[in-house]
Amino acid sequence: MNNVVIHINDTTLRDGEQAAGIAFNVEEKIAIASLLDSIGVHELEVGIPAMGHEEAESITRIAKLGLNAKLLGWNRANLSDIQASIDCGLDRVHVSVPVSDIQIAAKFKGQRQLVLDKLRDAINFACDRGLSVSVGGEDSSRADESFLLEVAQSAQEWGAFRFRFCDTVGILDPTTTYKKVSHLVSHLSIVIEMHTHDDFGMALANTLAGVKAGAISVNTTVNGIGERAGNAPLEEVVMGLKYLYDIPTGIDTKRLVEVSRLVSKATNFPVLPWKAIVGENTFAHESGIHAHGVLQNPITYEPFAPEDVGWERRLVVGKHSGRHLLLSVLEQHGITLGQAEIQSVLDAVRHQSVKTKRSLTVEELLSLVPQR
Ligand SMILES: CC(=O)SCCNC(=O)CCNC(=O)[C@H](O)C(C)(C)COP(=O)(O)OP(=O)(O)OC[C@H]1O[C@@H](n2cnc3c(N)ncnc32)[C@H](O)[C@@H]1OP(=O)(O)O
Ligand SMILES: O=C(O)CCC(=O)C(=O)O
Repeated sequence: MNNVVIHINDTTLRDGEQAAGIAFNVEEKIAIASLLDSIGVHELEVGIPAMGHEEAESITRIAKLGLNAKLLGWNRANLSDIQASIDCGLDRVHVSVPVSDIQIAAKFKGQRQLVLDKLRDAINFACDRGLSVSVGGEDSSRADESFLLEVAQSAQEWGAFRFRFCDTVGILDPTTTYKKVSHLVSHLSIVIEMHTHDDFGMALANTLAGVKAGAISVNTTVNGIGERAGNAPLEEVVMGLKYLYDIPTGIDTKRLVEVSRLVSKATNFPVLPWKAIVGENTFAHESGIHAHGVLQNPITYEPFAPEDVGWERRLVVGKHSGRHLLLSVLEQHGITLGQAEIQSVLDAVRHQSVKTKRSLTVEELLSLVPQR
């Protein structure tokens, strides 16, 4: 994996927004695009121009911002969709075609040839107008492998610069992903992009397996938002590449929490405290054994430093805390206790934590300390 450069194509503004109940307004789309650009995300799938109205307006306004990130519009294999992308000022388009027989039956009269015909027409239309064309195989994971390869090779031959492998309903595991993506990589010269869903909690693992297999572009969404169970989270992919595969992305990871907060606010959905990388508990330690370890050396219970993603470490006192953490917190407030006293404070902490069903504030803890 040495010297591999992985391209992050974030689709928060397209697949992310497709999550049921999420609808960004124009200003929110602009703010999210600008922040993602400023932390160094390489490419942004900014939306679906064919939707028209506010969607087209926000894409047009994003296109005028002069961002460093490349901008991509999502299209069906329809000439009118591609024209809508051009009208928004985009010069890079993504054309999606269904590739599994399940999808082809529902959308293209069960005719594989119609998939190829519509794709060829769409690519030709876009290329004739000077656009860069990326192609997506919707439901690649359930497609007949030889037809999937035929579509991808045809896309390459007709002028596409990239083929997106989509695990549309999130049914792959990393081993199967690796096999399927390796097969494509070995037969194509254009870039393969991973697009995974989290229906079985495999989105990150399958994205990384795809990278291991030779995909060099990946789709992400901030906080993992997206259709049904969501997509591979930007923050997890970037940190996974960095720490599990030693692949830097050039993205300013110190601002990942800031990005997560902006998107959470715009979606109106909170981030769960235990959400990997950006959840507020990711660097919080309450349990006695953990806190004791962290007080000696933080790497005992942290995979990387909180500052790396814009968090701070928090040591909180609650039901599971032990003497070492309690003594350390009290010491910071100039309080020293004897062994007998500390045990009785610990008992009181446990009782109060169960009663209030949370950890204690510092004031609550201090109120439990016997006055001298
Ligand atoms: C896996 C994915 O995430 S794919 C992306 C899905 N995203 C979205 O659907 C969000 C945005 N979508 C929309 O705003 C609307 O669905 C629009 C504007 C794209 C289309 O709206 P409508 O014209 O009302 O059609 P509707 O959504 O009901 O049906 C989809 C149509 O697209 C067709 N279609 C679906 N996929 C493709 C494709 N890849 N290429 C060409 N046509 C396609 C369907 O067969 C259907 O065609 P029909 O109207 O001739 O029967
Ligand atoms: O880009 C495509 O082809 C489809 C992408 C997608 O959202 C999916 O397959 O889940």
